[in-house]
Amino acid sequence: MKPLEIHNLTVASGERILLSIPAASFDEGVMYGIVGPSGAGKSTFLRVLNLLEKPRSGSLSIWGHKVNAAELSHSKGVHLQRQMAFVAQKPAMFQTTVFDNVALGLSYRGVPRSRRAQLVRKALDLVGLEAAAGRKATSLSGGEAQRIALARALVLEPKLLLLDEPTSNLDPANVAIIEQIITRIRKERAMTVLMVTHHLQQARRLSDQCLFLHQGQIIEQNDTEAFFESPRHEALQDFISGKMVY
Ligand SMILES: Nc1ncnc2c1ncn2[C@@H]1O[C@H](COP(=O)(O)OP(=O)(O)OP(=O)(O)O)[C@@H](O)[C@H]1O
Repeated sequence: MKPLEIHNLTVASGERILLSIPAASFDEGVMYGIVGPSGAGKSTFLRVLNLLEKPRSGSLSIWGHKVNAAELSHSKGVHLQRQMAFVAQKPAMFQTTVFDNVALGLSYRGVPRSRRAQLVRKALDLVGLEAAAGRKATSLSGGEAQRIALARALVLEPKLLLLDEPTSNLDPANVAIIEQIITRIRKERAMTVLMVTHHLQQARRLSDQCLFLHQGQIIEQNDTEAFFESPRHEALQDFISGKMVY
């Protein structure tokens, strides 16, 4: 059973088609890098998967459980959403402690207090911020906040992790820290990861496979090495070589 399959998915705004994916599937334990020019629909894609955006048509199958576009909303999709976790490009910190920020999702899921404490400490340890548990989350630096956002996602032990530009706006040291965390958790857990990134070298370093999203369509998908070394589509060749692609 695949963690995620997509069938005839379209997202539109008025007459404009923002995303059109006839078919795609994602395997267990594989990390996918999603790249493409600005406005290609990368964030829209992750937002649909995370039930934040309703598609016009199509369906998703998550571990074989098929959900049609009409059902892809928060109220009907909660059981699906609980299998995944999403880290936004600019994660918002709630005005409480770091500990409570990480614990929040567990509280919603009804995890008992003592178990919550155990899981939160483990997640904070994973991102190297156990000492920050009592700090106000809004006082964190950008890099620390991004690590806490990762901890907040990982504490839920998702089967599917969706990352939307997890290191944008971070300095190289923090980029390296986040990348190390992602690499480490992938060794420890059989999680499927979909990561949107603007950094081609980051996609190359971290991903097993890469997808090129262009004008709302996946026009190329391949093993990472082949994706970069022998791109088939001309737009991807241009994109990789740094030419402007619209
Ligand atoms: N809710 C919306 N209503 C109308 N248009 C939208 C909406 N959300 C996104 N768009 C448009 O859809 C297109 C895809 O946007 P999206 O943010 O998914 O692109 P992206 O590939 O993530 O871009 P970037 O790399 O710049 O973040 C853009 O042209 C954007 O303006």
